[in-house]
Amino acid sequence: MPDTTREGSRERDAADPLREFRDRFDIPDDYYVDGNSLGPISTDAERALDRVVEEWRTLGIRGWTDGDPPWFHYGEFLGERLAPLVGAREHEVVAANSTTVNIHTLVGTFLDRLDDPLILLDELNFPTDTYAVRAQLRNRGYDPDDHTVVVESEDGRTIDEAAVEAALTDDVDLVFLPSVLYRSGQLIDLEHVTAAAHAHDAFVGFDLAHSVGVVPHDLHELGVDFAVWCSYKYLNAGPGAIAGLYVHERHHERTPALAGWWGHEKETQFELRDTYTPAASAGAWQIGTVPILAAAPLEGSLDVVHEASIEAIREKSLALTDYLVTLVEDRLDDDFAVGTPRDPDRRGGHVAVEHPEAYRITEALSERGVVGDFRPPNVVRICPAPIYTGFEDVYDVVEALHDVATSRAYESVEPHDGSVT
Ligand SMILES: Cc1ncc(COP(=O)(O)O)c(C=O)c1O
Ligand SMILES: Nc1ccccc1C(=O)C[C@H](N)C(=O)O
Repeated sequence: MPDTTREGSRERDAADPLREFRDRFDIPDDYYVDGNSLGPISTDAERALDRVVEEWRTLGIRGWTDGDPPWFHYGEFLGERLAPLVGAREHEVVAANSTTVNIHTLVGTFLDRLDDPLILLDELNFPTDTYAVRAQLRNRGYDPDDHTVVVESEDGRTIDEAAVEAALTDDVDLVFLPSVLYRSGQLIDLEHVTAAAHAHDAFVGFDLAHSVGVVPHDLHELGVDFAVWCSYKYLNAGPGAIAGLYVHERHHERTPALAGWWGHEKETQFELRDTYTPAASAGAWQIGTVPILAAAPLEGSLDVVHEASIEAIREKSLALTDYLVTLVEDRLDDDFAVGTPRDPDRRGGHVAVEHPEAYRITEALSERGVVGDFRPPNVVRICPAPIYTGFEDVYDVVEALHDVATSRAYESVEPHDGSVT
């Protein structure tokens, strides 16, 4: 029987090798369990941002060549530092654009060489993924309804890899799925899906927004064709921070669908030729000028992640989410349910606590200094991000859930009006 006492949580905090990393963050609330939507600022991120502001002040235009590192290569520089987190070679990763734009350019790139394409998606993905894929099909004159297969969920929470495999006929050309479902927190088996897709001669890409920085990946080894992610969640790089992408090296000869001069071969980019020669690396999928101010915080926040190590982060993440699930089941009544798989191999970094009054409970928690978020129809998402969250925090969050539910404090909250949560 696991120890579910407060004393037990304190003992686990005392033994936690990552406990000191919290001091490097400014946490805006007493309990900030929303780092899977927007991670908090660290002194490291702020220092890198301050440095480029100072370079801008003192170097002006010369920052492109004389910044340290030079801004001209900043997307590639960050790509090299991101690569170990996703298990890629350095030239397979670049920091560029936003996640949605990266989906457009990468899905578009693979579509460009397909006739009568069929793309496999899932019904639980974050909507921007579906919007972008359908738009790319429309742009090529295809009716998206006829050119997508959408794998359904049996329980409304998870996607069964066997159902993905069953939907994978030889007609499917491209599989595009999330690594971790944004609502339930299910971690999809990337190895299984990649092998199944390749067995049917389909390409496979993943949206790693909810796993990068909390779950280690092995993209190159698995042979995944491409991936995208954002860096404002577990990578704590700030609101609207530059995103990341991976393209397996065997595809580096492809021409990016959304071409721009920043993806040009670097050596000749400033010759400003009329013909477009894409870089022979993932750098080719950059489009326009790297947004230095939205990129610098990632440099600092990656220092924190590398220092902590992704393996230690994953280990603590699983311990925290396991503890959270145990407490929810132990302390809360039957109106609550856990929508996240118990199997650690199928769990990302957050937990979906389901309740019919999830929205009002999330708001009432926030009034008590516990900031998670609500995802319709019935999920309170709780993300104990391992670099700055401890076991006693998790204990307190579940106590707050218990108080809000038993006191019915949530009943004084107005119903959901559809605004940002
Ligand atoms: C899986 C997933 N993809 C993409 C996004 C967002 O993409 P963007 O940063 O382009 O808004 C999110 C969250 O907003 C997400 O959870
Ligand atoms: N980018 C945002 C801007 C505003 C509010 C939320 C977001 C999110 O990232 C939501 C997140 N992707 C989610 O999994 O719900």
